[in-house]
Amino acid sequence: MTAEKSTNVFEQMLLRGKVAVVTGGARGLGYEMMLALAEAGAEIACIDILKETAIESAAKISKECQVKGTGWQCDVSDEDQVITVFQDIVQQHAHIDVLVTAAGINKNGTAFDYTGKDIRKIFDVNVIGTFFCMQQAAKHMVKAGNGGSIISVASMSAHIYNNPQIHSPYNASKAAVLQLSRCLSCEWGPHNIRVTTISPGYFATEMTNKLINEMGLSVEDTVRTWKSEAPLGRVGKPHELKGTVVFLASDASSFCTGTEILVEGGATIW
Ligand SMILES: NC(=O)c1ccc[n+]([C@@H]2O[C@H](COP(=O)([O-])OP(=O)(O)OC[C@H]3O[C@@H](n4cnc5c(N)ncnc54)[C@H](O)[C@@H]3O)[C@@H](O)[C@H]2O)c1
Ligand SMILES: OC[C@@H](O)C(O)[C@H](O)CO
Repeated sequence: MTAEKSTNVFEQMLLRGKVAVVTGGARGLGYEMMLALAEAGAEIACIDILKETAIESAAKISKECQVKGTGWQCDVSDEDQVITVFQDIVQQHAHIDVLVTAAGINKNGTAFDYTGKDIRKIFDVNVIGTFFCMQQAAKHMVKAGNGGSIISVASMSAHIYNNPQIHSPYNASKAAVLQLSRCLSCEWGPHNIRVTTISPGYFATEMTNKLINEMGLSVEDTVRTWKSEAPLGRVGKPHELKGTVVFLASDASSFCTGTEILVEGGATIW
């Protein structure tokens, strides 16, 4: 996973011969990023708590892109399940070269509404679940001795206070994901494992739809607010993450580590 000599840039972005694991790949942003990695030639392994959807999504992409694809049920916040699923993936695919940690949850609510159970669940999945997956992927990468690329999915919420929705614990969890990734880039740099972060802005997915419903707001009003806050004047389409994830997964970014790329239409600029 190091560009030893200068090659054609499109060659650098090819992932043929690589195996990419995507958590939360069953749907939403994780699905689109997994599709991009497969389009670039990688075998894919989809980890998700939704068993049937994980298997179906991996099978669909596998067929579409003519690459090996497998789907695995796993709750990323359960350490034993994570250890087992990474062992099973290595057994099926032989090695792991790329990990994208898109599994995440959110819950709308003011600080007075949030219970201990709510905040623990957010941190269990978003922070500790991300850590368990990074830890297992890195262990397998070190064992194989070929380096690798680990890409966490944080959020622009790691940097801002959202409007109109309120979910401070989620924002704190995403700031933790970002800092965790920066720290692990230092710890694992000597193994040639690069750790980077994609921080999306607003994208229409199940997660954002659920939040809008929880708030009792109309989709139109919420989206109007979001659009007005981004210089590009719109929300993102999930496929707009494809180029970024392939760049970070591939040799095209071989000198990037600890890097965060915001894909948010400029919404954090003000
Ligand atoms: N949609 C956005 O606007 C947006 C913006 C910034 C960041 N993000 C982040 O991007 C990631 C994907 O979000 P999305 O919008 O596609 O949401 P989504 O709810 O559509 O997808 C999340 C996926 O994670 C899976 N998942 C949830 N808990 C899990 C667990 N414990 N173990 C394994 N899998 C689990 C879900 O089943 C689902 O497939 C999340 O980390 C989210 O925080 C989303
Ligand atoms: O900041 C964007 C996202 O992290 C999140 O999905 C959004 O805040 C939804 O409320």
